[in-house]
Amino acid sequence: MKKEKFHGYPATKSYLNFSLGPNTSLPSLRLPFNSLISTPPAIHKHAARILGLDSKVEKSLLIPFREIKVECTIPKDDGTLASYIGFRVQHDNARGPMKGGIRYHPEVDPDEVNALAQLMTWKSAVADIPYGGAKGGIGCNPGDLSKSELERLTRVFTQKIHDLIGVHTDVPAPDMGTNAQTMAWILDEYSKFHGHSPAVVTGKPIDLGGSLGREAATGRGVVFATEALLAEHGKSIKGLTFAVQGFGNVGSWAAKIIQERGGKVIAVSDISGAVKNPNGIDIPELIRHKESTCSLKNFQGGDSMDANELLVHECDVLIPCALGGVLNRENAADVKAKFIIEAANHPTDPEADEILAKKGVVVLPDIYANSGGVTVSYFEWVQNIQGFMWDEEQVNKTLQNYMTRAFHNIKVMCQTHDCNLRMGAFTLGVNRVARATLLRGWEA
Ligand SMILES: NC(=O)C1=CN([C@@H]2O[C@H](COP(=O)(O)OP(=O)(O)OC[C@H]3O[C@@H](n4cnc5c(N)ncnc54)[C@H](OP(=O)(O)O)[C@@H]3O)[C@@H](O)[C@H]2O)C=CC1
Ligand SMILES: O=C(O)CCC(=O)C(=O)O
Repeated sequence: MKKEKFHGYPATKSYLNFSLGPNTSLPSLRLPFNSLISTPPAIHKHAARILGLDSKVEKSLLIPFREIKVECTIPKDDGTLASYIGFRVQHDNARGPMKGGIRYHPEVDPDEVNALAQLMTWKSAVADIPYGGAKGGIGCNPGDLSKSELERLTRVFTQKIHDLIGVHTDVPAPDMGTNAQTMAWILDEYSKFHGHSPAVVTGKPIDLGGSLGREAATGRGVVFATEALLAEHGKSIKGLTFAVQGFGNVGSWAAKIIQERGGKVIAVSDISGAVKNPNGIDIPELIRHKESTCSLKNFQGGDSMDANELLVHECDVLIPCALGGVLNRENAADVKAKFIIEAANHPTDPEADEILAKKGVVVLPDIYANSGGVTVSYFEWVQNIQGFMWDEEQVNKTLQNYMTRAFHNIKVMCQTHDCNLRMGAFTLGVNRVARATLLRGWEA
């Protein structure tokens, strides 16, 4: 039984029909905290306990609004058929339309998409943008598909989900293995059914209504977040050493901007391997090399290194910008960095989190550190709806304001609840979503 509220998108979890108990008043905010649980559901639960949420509200926040699984069969270039499974999990819409990327990767599975969708809910709330959370993906290796095969796959996926996404319902964006071109195909296919709708996806090409600054936004936001954290510790990017795992959209932009601000990027990796240079890698040169060879291999401006070794390389700041779970009990004890900036989603598993905390390593959590992407996606959506384009300076300046404000709000939660940055960010996000949920209420 659904109800329509707030500009036409359906109310969250209206199928859960329970009465509110005595603890379901707006959450109180003063309870001690010391634990380090960090898988998304577990940490969400812990944040809910800290906030004193009623267990039924907590349960409601955990259950996804809708899980979509579709079969996508396409003809390959050689005429044979290939079938893939596409997912879209819409986690929560209490604060606004659901928002999140679409990932093309062989390891995409329903559990992962589910966890990532939930992270998007808290991330949008931490950034204080009027969105809920969603995530999608197709289990495929985009590197094995031609451009026309990728286009067919994206169009078939869009045909299967077009009725369930929309400007005020669920707005996809790029993630690992997808980019502005992928969004252009989704926009085109969606528009065949619903008329021209640029705001149905973000991270689009500029020519189709994309925002200036969106391509760099996640990496730029990572740098703003890093600056905010380092300032707390009396440090700045200038003169510090950085190791960056992943050299795609997020990693390459983060590395480039760090270097522009005087940081020394001494190690970078991708799937093909890693490169190191204790004097600092020339990042624009490495970007040119990667663009021309699609790999970091044979780069002349440094020595090659085992990709796994990058995570335990001597450096001040480690920035994982690739897959989830890369920091785990196998390698956490060997990490040398003093700061970890989670540019990737969920790069640190719970055991690693605990080991790193014992070592005194400061971890800046994903739901804040990489929120620059979804924040500028929001600016793109606003520009599309307004029909008015911002200049890049306005985008970057407004992003910096959002990142600085969010860091301050996380610190307030850390002080209020005597907790680390991850739990500070989760209590901030969960609290905002809980407030919106409770204010909207449940109808019988
Ligand atoms: N794009 C965005 O706006 C946002 C992305 N994120 C997160 O950031 C992370 C990166 O996303 P994005 O940059 O968009 O993705 P891309 O697909 O653009 O880049 C991913 C990079 O990771 C590398 N990589 C993959 N596996 C490994 C590995 N085992 N070791 C080292 N490098 C590896 C890839 O190597 P290769 O180049 O060789 O393929 C590639 O360089 C993801 O976790 C994503 O969810 C979070 C917020 C927003
Ligand atoms: O830009 C967006 O809407 C979402 C980006 C994303 O998927 C993420 O932040 O993990």
